[in-house]
Amino acid sequence: MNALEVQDLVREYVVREPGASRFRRRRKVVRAVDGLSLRVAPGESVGFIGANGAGKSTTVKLLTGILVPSAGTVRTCGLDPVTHRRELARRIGVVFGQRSQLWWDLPLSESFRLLAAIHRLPADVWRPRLADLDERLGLGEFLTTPVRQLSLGQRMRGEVAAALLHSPELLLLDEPTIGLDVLSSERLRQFLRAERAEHGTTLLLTTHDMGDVQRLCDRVLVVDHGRAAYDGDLPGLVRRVGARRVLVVDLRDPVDPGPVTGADLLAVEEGGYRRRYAFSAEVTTAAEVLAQVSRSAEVRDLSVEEPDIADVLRRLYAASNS
Ligand SMILES: Nc1ncnc2c1ncn2[C@@H]1O[C@H](COP(=O)(O)OP(=O)(O)OP(=O)(O)O)[C@@H](O)[C@H]1O
Repeated sequence: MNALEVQDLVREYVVREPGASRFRRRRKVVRAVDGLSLRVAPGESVGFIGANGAGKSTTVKLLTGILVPSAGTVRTCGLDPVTHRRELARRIGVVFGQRSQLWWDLPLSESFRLLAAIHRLPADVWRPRLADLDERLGLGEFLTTPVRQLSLGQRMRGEVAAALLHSPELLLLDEPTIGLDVLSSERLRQFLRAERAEHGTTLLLTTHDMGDVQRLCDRVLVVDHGRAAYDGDLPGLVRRVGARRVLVVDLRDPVDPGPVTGADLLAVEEGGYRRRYAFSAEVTTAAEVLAQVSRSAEVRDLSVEEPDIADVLRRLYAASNS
């Protein structure tokens, strides 16, 4: 049985046209999801990406039964999420980066107690589970703090723990790292990777952050106007759109190593000590660019920057519209 099975899914919203008169309201139908089909096997980790308004959040809401499809079928953990919403709630966890499932005025620990009661988890199941989540997510320092007083990073750790308290087989995350600083995002990703490795949890996450996809996902699904535009791995997507990676080198001295075959010098920064070279995986490798630079300059430090999601999407959409 697939963790997710979606066939020819359609979801329309009826919206009022702006400026229409109060008496003769004109209505417009927006097709947020337009014939989407996808399958996700148990244990997979899928990055669900697309531009603003592409239909990601609507799809996640359809997968959880919050929204009813206009047409097509959805099976989440083998269940129809609309007719089996309660049963499904015991088998999936959901994190919406911008919406909370915690009780705002209560200490965080009380939310876990309430969730344990909702899921009917015996104390000898949820207490050790919470202790484990606490240890790995570092909740201890703010367990007694009312949720409304938590920082965004603390709250997100709380949200993720809440979504996983009942050890769901599938975790759906909508923008889990939105607004988090680099360290908090990295910590959350590390935790999710460990959770998946230990429990075989299936992950589906929507994100605008390439770091989430790189660190967490072995598959990428791109949605464009509610339709699948790409399904495969990240290197394949980057190759397909011809997006370029960037090798950043910090030099011992601000010298010009001269032209580098297969790469373009994008910028010289930090008074000549830092140089940025863009290259395409089709043409050369980071190691080859580095070797060429090293021939005439001493490299002190280096990093490779992946293309960002916005750039990849722009290229993919441009290619499919041409
Ligand atoms: N409740 C709603 N009523 C009317 N239209 C909606 C509603 N929710 C979403 N839409 C429209 O449906 C389309 C898809 O929106 P959705 O929020 O699913 O996209 P998204 O890919 O999640 O975007 P984002 O990255 O901005 O969160 C958009 O055109 C949006 O304006």
